[in-house]
Amino acid sequence: MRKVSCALTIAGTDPSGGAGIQADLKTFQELKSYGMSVVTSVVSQNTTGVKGAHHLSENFLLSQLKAISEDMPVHALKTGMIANKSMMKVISEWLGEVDAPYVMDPVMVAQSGDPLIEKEDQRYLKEYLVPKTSLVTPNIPETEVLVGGEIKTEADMKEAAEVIVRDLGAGAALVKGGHLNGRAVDFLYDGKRFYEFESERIDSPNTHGTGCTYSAAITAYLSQGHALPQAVKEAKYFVTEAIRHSFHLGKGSGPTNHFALREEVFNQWL
Ligand SMILES: Nc1ncnc2c1ncn2[C@@H]1O[C@H](COP(=O)(O)OP(=O)(O)O)[C@@H](O)[C@H]1O
Ligand SMILES: Cc1ncc(COP(=O)(O)O)c(N)n1
Repeated sequence: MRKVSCALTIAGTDPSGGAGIQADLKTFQELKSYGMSVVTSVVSQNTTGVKGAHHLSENFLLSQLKAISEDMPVHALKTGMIANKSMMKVISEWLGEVDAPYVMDPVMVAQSGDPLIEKEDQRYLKEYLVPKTSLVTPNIPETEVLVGGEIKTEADMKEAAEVIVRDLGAGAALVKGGHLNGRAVDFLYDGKRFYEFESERIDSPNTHGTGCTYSAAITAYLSQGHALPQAVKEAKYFVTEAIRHSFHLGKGSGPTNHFALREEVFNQWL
């Protein structure tokens, strides 16, 4: 029987297709993992911003989670937007039912600046979920919320990654430097050593969904059994090419190109 690697995302939606569940499923598919999804919130948004959000009830969230764990294999999972404390609690308790690497993208605001999580509930990400992760992938503003201090330099990023693992109990931390000036560098700390992942900064306004796409790619590679540093290395390449070949769609920050690695795309656009 053919074996397939199964990856699950637990996140909010993006009808414009660049971020959230939609970006995650496209990424899983592109990287040849079988994609599954549990919706936390149905979000009305596009490239210009968030218009509204409908948060699912705790019971219905749990019903979806159980539908997966009672029936389907999960080889790796990620979480994205989790809008409030009660949903975080449900997911935290349900995580006891799965034995798979867990990647948390601690989504707080959309690229447009609109909040995706209730501010007073941000701290519960730390309490309920961070200690259960294999990896947390904060950008700079999210790192500042998690560690409670300003991040201005690459040295600050490394120090914060250490704090997230040592003091907050994450399995590993990948602090992403997309919001700093200069090279696009991310630092991974796995409790033992640092790894650095660098790419040139691509001059593109189309970065809607980069964080979702990156963490989904890491999850896909983990579902296939790659070790964490290798999974991040390959995912960094994937997200960099997705930004390089991004689409000028919509009136705001356009989406990345989830099929940028396909040979025909290179032939067509390089
Ligand atoms: N303009 C860019 N050129 C190249 N890489 C980028 C660019 N912007 C972001 N990245 C990379 O995309 C990934 C997502 O980063 P970041 O923007 O920090 O996260 P988020 O989307 O969660 O805000 C990181 O690997 C970051 O280094
Ligand atoms: C449902 C949902 N989840 C996450 C993001 C953040 O996207 P980005 O990767 O651009 O920070 C988003 N805009 N919508």
